[in-house]
Amino acid sequence: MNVYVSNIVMAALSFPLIAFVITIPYMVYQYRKFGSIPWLRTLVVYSFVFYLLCAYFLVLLPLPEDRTAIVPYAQTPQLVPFNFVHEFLAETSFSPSNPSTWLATLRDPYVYEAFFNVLLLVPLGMYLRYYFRRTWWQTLIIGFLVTLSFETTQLTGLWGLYEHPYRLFDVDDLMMNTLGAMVGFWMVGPAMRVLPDFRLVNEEAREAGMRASVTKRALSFLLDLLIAGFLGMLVGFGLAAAGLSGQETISVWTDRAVLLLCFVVVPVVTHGQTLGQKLLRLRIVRSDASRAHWYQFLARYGLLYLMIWAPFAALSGVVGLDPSTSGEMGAIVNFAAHNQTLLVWAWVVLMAAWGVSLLVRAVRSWRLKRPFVMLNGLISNTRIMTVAGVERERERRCVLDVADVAALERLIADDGTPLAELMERAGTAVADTVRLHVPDPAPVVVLAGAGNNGGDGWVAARALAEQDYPVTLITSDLAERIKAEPARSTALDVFADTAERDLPLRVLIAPDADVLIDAIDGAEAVVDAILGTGFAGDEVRPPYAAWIRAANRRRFEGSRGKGRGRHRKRALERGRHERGERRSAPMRAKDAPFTVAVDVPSGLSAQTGAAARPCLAADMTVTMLAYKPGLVATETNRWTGMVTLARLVDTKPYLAALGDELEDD
Ligand SMILES: NC(=O)C1=CN([C@@H]2O[C@H](COP(=O)(O)OP(=O)(O)OC[C@H]3O[C@@H](n4cnc5c(N)ncnc54)[C@H](O)[C@@H]3O)[C@@H](O)[C@H]2O)[C@@H](O)CC1
Ligand SMILES: [K+]
Repeated sequence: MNVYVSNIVMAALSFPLIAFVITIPYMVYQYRKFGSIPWLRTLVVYSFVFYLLCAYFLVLLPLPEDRTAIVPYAQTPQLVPFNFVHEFLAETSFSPSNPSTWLATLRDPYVYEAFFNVLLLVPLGMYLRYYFRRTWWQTLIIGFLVTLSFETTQLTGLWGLYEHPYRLFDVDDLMMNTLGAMVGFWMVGPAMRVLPDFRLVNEEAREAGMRASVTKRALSFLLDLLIAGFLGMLVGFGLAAAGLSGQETISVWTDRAVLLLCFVVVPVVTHGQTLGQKLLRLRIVRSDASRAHWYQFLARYGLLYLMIWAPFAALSGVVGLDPSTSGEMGAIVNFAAHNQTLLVWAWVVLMAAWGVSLLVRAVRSWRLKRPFVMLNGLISNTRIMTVAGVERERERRCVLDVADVAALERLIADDGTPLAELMERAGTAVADTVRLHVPDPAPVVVLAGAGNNGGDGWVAARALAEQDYPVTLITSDLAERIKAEPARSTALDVFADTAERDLPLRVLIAPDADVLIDAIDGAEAVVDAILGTGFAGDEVRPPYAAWIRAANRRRFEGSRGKGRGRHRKRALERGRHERGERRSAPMRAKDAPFTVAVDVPSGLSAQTGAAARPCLAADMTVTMLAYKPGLVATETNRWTGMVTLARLVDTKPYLAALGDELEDD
């Protein structure tokens, strides 16, 4: 037992070293993949590394004293399965009918070693299922391979480091370890219902990763400095080889040339990325997300260099002053030389104030979730954004009026991508968004209006049903009575498909309030495909108003559970559930379903951003083809939630054609 404990202590002692070595690669990997690093993942990953360390130490330590040591019991591999059972039965006085032998059994090495062998890989099975999302047979294979790696390391005396095996290769260990991985796999199953789902954690990390956080920028800067330092070293060797190493001025200027290369030349070549930024998917752009010029990179990093270098140069100037060599500047030099302590203190205070102001701005930007802009960024009019953030910012700045979106659709259709195909892609994009946020099949309600926005909803409903999500589609009328095209033909198509392929999609036509509320109460996701760009007015007409209220009530008040339908219905009729319409934004209920608006939240004018009564509040809006003015207007994000763009096609050529067309007008 003591050996076990001392091995774990060893692991705990060596863990900080390993953590130190893996931290920067880990951060780079996470930033590249997800854009931000949730603490939960860090906890899981580092605990996993610690666990592996413990497991390997337990298997491999203690090491024999010298390389040639022969540990007698380890020389012949034990290849008889279940040998430990035979040995145990042969050597013990265990009797099932005699309870007094039970305790002794537990203390028997054969028993507790078997038990520890199972226990050893229980965590592995847990991690494999919970974090790595492996299936049972993958866990079985990985568990077996890990234990095989333990046993072969033992058999080969740490891969030849020792001349003879110093631990026993035992088939029973293989079996018990693998069993342990499977036990862990099964054990973690029930816990996964309460543990956070990492697919959602990843999704949130991706959303948060749109921001160029201070840590991410600091890390990229650190990487750049490391790269520049490395290059500087190479240049230093070069200079030494050329016999120029002693020359102070040359090395100062070569250092500056290296910095110029890393922070100005490289960004010019890569259109705004230093190597560190390239690694972390960051980019230097102008404050409006457009491409920055070479002189802006020079200004940005030149200023930073001055801000860092100048104070130190000034300090060393003051400290190095010699009053006897004072020439023309005599008086000043004399003053500085005689008040050195005072000047150095003034310098310290100034630098401390600068440091504090940096800190205050960093904390402020973190609290307010605003980007942290440094002084050199302000002066050079440059910002560091994530590559994804630049993309989004550019999309947001390319706003099309609703009429232009219609014209764009026509252009695309004329070019051979019919509207029905666009609708298919739009609905699929919405279904994909739902699947990202509700990864396992769960009830979904699709609220579909009678226009083409509703058509997108029908497509999304089918796409989700195809992935085994039980979908309830709520529509105001029979599919054949829909007037808009291609919504009508699409809805008929989906309807026929559902019956033919027996998809889990039920269609409710103009359901009464109770049925509607029950459906929404039981949903994990709600798709709002009621009204899109075709909506106009200050009031949403029935029945859609009631649908929007029901969705908002569920969002802000949570579920009331089953069996209280009449109460809910009355409350709904009295219109008490219009909190979403008030000025102050109410809190989203904890258990509210994920609500995604198709193109624009129903009730919100895509053109003006004005919210009608009522207006649906969404967690996310997937807008089609281009941003509309209403989506980027201030104060509308309480209705839209996060807005993402589904391009549907490569719109660039069409946008250019549209621009020409508009200019001709
Ligand atoms: N046109 C196309 O080819 C495509 C359209 N798409 C979708 O189609 C949408 C635009 O479709 P539509 O032009 O058919 O319009 P919408 O579906 O947005 O809205 C039209 C419907 O809203 C109703 N409506 C209007 N004002 C109302 C009010 N005050 N109260 C209650 N109901 C009201 C109308 O009676 C009509 O049934 C877009 O938002 C987008 O989601 C996408 O599928 C991409 C392709
Ligand atoms: K909508």
